[in-house]
Amino acid sequence: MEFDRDTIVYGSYEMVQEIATYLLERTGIRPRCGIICGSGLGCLADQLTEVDSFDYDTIPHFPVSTVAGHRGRLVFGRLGDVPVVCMQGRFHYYEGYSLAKCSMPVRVMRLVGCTHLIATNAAGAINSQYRVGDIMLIRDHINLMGFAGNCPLLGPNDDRFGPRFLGMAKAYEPELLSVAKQVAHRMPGMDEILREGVYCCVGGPNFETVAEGRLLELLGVDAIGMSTVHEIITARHCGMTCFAFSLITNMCTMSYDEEEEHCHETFVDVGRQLEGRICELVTRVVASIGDSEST
Ligand SMILES: O=P(O)(O)O[C@H]1O[C@H](CO)[C@@H](O)[C@H]1O
Ligand code: HPA
Repeated sequence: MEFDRDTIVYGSYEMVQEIATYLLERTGIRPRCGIICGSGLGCLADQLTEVDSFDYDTIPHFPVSTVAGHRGRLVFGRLGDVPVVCMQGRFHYYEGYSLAKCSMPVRVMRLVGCTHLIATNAAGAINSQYRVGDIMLIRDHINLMGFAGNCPLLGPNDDRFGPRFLGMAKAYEPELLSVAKQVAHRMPGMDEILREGVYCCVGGPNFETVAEGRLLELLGVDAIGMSTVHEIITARHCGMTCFAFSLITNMCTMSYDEEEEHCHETFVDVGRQLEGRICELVTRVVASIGDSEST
């Protein structure tokens, strides 16, 4: 099979290394954990101290963010005591980037020293028990785009990143999931909004039809979005430990009698309303990563 290297495969090891070197020469922070801020969740990066930030359009070979609620910069700093790097804005397939290009920054995170990835996103609930404003810890995902032959790891494999074939049975580290549940349990009001479920990524940018929503429910999907899965695959490929959660910003339209109320700007507002709790949850999970690495 012929691959168009420009559009399907993106980010040779040398290119990613060049980006990592560019960044490390301009910041003294040596991050242990990479954080990807989802739609409306850029507040996470605003919690950092000792910040060095880089607009995406100033970083060599970096794509640019084109979606509202994704500011478009990479922020190095400390979250509590732990050195981290945040993507304040991610890349989506529907913006016209290949999945490899969307998740190339995860490899940059790895080469600047991150051992862990925390991915966050805004998602629609398929599970009818969920409510807008819930936080769903991702236990597992369904790589629907992968079923159709699209994957960030398409093309020749570079063993310096990771193996040709990789297991995904524990893509979301059970230990971190359990830490997140424990820390959330100690936060006031979190028990009522905390869920644990299966995320599925679609290509977008259109939202789902009623028939598609019902199909995804049958498949065991709890929440749906247009990101995260390819980032987690890329992170696992290069040996990173992963944790992710979705902020439920809307209920998916599951019946023809319902009015569809999907509006990206409203989703971003849901993120703003929950930002205090989300920042606290991430800060506490990152602190536990810092503790586990120092012991
Ligand atoms: O996954 P994040 O980046 O949070 O964004 C979510 O919000 C957008 C739809 O409103 C889509 O891009 C979807 O994936
Ligand atoms: N569907 C797909 N992606 C989304 C949704 C949704 O309902 N909400 C936020 N991102």
